[in-house]
Amino acid sequence: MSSNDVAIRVSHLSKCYEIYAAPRDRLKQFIVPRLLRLIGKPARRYFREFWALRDVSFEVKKGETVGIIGRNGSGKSTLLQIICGTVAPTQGTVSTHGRVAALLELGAGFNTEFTGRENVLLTAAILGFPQESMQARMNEVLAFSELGDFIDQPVKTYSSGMHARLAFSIAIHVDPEILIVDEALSVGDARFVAKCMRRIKEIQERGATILFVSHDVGSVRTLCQRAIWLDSGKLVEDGDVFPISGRYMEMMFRDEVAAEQGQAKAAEAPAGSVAHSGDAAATPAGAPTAHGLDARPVTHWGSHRGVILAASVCDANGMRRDTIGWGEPMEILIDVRIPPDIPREHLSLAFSIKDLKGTDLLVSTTHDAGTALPGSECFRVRFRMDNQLVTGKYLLVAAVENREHSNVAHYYEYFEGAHYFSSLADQRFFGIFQPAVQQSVQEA
Ligand SMILES: Nc1ncnc2c1ncn2[C@@H]1O[C@H](COP(=O)(O)OP(=O)(O)OP(=O)(O)O)[C@@H](O)[C@H]1O
Repeated sequence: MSSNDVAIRVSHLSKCYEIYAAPRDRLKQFIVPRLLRLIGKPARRYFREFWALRDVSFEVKKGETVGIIGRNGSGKSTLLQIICGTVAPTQGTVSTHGRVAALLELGAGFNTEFTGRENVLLTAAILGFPQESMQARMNEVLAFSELGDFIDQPVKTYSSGMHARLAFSIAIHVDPEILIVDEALSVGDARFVAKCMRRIKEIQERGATILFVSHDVGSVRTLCQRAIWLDSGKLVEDGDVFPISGRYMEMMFRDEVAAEQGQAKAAEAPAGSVAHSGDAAATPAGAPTAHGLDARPVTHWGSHRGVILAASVCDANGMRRDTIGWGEPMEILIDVRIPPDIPREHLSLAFSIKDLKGTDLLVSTTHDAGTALPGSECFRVRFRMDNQLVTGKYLLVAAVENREHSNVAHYYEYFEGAHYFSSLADQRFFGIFQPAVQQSVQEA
């Protein structure tokens, strides 16, 4: 990559925090080593080192959108803070090329005694954005932030959501060349988050470089082409967003299962209550069976891998089809074998169809539709619909879930990529999903 193409260069970055067991150790650390040095004795330490980042290196090209993923405490915020210059690295260097607007930094930089309006101008000045241009955009900033009369109140009276709305509104109105967005966005309500995501896409289309940190893998997949996965301060993987976020989800799931097993042990649950969960990582990816289960899943996990025997996209006659025409009737067939240790009460079978970026285009579950499942060990569920997918490549996700807690599913098995298939339309559609639309005209 030529250095003209690089927006962010992170080179062998490490950050060590000093952890003190008690506040007085901090004072001791300040005084005692100096005294010991004076009398020629070797210094001793009163803190423990904690490396929040270790030897992290990557480059981000101008115009690229990169998602930073990793579990809590993996070093994402520390990395962003160092890139923004609000935290100094212990080792390594960071260089950025272009005006950086960061949500985390902007929000933190507010003077809480000043009003929202004053902070808009103050922040623009800090970022080197001309005051006259900011004045000219003030109404747009105010409208986007939806703060109303609060804009003339001191920022210390704002809720965290209002704080984030103002910060975001400034960030997108200073023509950032590099936009850094972190979880601060998640404090807004769903409608505001959707509005922000739309604006981030516009900034992306204008050619800005974006670093995006989120716990929500779905939005990372929707927005980013590339993902950087951090774990315990180290860079685990850097590359194509889809497979990396898939492996990340798999790892998170394994942790969840391990935690559940730990809890189960602690509660002395009867042996076998999570019979297959230990196999989650070890079981080989699904080999082809009856009407098919692709051997190359994007992700494949769950506490009872192997309960899905087959899952595929079929035509109206139940024949597996790798290509299906737009408007044609189609069926999703899922065959399962449910072992006796899976309770039937909240059992649900589900499928989703995703595009290759991983966005769910349609999802259906037997639980949500109220479809009763049989008590037998092996059965097949058939989902029927007309194909409304525009021309393109898609993948089928099949899942067997426990929906005891109706909003959160526990997955016995989640098979993302059970069948890769194409949809073919004989006309051009401009949307990403096209139902047959009835049109009518009425003369006034
Ligand atoms: N000022 C600090 N002093 C000591 N330790 C710190 C400090 N800031 C962060 N850490 C530690 O560094 C590690 C990385 O923190 P960081 O906030 O970067 O993680 P993160 O991936 O952003 O986490 P989350 O997803 O929970 O926001 C954590 O273990 C955290 O406790």
